[in-house]
Amino acid sequence: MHKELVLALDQGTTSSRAILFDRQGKIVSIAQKEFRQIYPHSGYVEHDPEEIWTTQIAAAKQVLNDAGTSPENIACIGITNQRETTVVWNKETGIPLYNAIVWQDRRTADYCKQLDKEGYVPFIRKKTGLPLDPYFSATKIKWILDNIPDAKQLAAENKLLFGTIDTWLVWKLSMGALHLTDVSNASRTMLYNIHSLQWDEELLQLFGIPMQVLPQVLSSSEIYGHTDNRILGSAIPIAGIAGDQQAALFGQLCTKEGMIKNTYGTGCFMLMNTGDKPVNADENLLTTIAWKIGSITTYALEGSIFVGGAVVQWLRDELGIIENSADIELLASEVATSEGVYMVPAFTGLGAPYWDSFARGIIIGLSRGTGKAHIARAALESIAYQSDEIFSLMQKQSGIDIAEIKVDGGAANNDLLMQFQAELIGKNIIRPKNTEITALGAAYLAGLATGFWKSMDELAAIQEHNKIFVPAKNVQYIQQKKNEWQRAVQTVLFWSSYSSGKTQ
Ligand SMILES: Nc1ncnc2c1ncn2[C@@H]1O[C@H](COP(=O)(O)OP(=O)(O)O)[C@@H](O)[C@H]1O
Ligand SMILES: O=P(O)(O)OC[C@H](O)CO
Repeated sequence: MHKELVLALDQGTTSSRAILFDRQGKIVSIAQKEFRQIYPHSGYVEHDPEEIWTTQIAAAKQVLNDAGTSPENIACIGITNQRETTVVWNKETGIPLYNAIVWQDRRTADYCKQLDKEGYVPFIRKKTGLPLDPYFSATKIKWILDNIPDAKQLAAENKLLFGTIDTWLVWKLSMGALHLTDVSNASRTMLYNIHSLQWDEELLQLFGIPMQVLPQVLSSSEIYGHTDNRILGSAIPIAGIAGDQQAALFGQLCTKEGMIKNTYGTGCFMLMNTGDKPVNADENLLTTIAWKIGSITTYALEGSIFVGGAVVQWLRDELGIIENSADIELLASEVATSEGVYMVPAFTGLGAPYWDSFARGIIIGLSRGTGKAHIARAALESIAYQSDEIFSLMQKQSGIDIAEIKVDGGAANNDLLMQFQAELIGKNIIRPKNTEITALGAAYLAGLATGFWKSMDELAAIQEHNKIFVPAKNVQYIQQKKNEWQRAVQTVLFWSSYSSGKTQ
């Protein structure tokens, strides 16, 4: 039988999505299930791994059902996932020892600070391309080993497994037969040497993590194995895996050196393809693996912003000034500017280019006339300012004059935000017709591995864009806004220097 569809599983920070794509890369059916965000203490963010699984598989079953198709019609599955989030489980029972510790979680900030004082930052960066930060999986695994009863004992008995979310999903889909990940996810653990393409023994020793808990690392596009036929009713090849930001870079077809994309999801992640050699990022950005296809490893420069669309959720859920995320556009449009109001949404610290785990957010520049609309506008603009800072660094560090930026993710649907982004960066912003680019990237990786799609040219021929945002505003005015934003950021850093003990 001719298999007509590819199933992408997109396991994000706030929801699990499943999407069926046809040969034209068009969405045939889509399902999304939200799950609980668990905040046990300030700075802690957890997910229930079982809920991640049940929402993900429910979404997969729903898309098959909604499309009225049988699992036999699915050529392959591509998986893409929130990265760094750490699950540790018992190999024999399959039961997690603890909740998943989410990438946003800051519980290991003090430990990172201690390693920093001991001079480990350059050592870690040289091997992994990463700054030393609680964001990455290594210190989260260590926290579980140190704090959860039996974890160390089980590890010593070779009964403990670690995985990022891709690994956890593949384990569940194969009913415990497969324990693996791809290079892009491995490169986010702070345990993987991005030059030798191996788990790094010295890093494992530093963090006290035994090699046997780690998954096998494979490429991003190959047949890893099949789903157990009890899961979806048929054994379907699992053939593509990439961390969500790398999948988006691929989905945007940023497959040549110098091509760049920004994804506006919960956080914002700007990635630039740097070809088959890692570009050494300075302390502000990070070097990561984009994907490996066949024997070729492609690298990227990345700027990770922790709070992007999440600031919109905050206005919705915590302040209640909008009902739905999309309502922010209308509210913010009620005023022509933020009238001197700036918001730095450092709710979980600041990521690139500041890497300050102790930073917390502010709204500054309030006057008696400040209203909801100004705050909404300042919140939206904060997403664009943060992205602009990353863009400038990328341009500088790569030495490439970047022509344009491709955008995707939930908040990229916001025209006001995209236009403001074009003004700040001074380049065209290109939004594709299909904003489910992350899932499409995972589908492409799987479809190329199984011959569903034959070549990159075939993929380029089916890609369509929806809108181009062109910068038009006065450069001087924009520069003034950027300077004011910088002052707001410096205020946040000053405040945090007291919390981190840098200032007494
Ligand atoms: N029209 C919009 N304007 C601004 N923000 C939006 C809009 N639509 C969605 N968002 C924000 O985008 C985020 C969801 O994007 P998505 O790509 O689904 O994120 P993730 O994959 O991180 O869960 C949420 O934080 C939401 O508040
Ligand atoms: O779930 P998203 O789309 O916000 O992505 C999370 C990132 O992968 C974290 O590094």
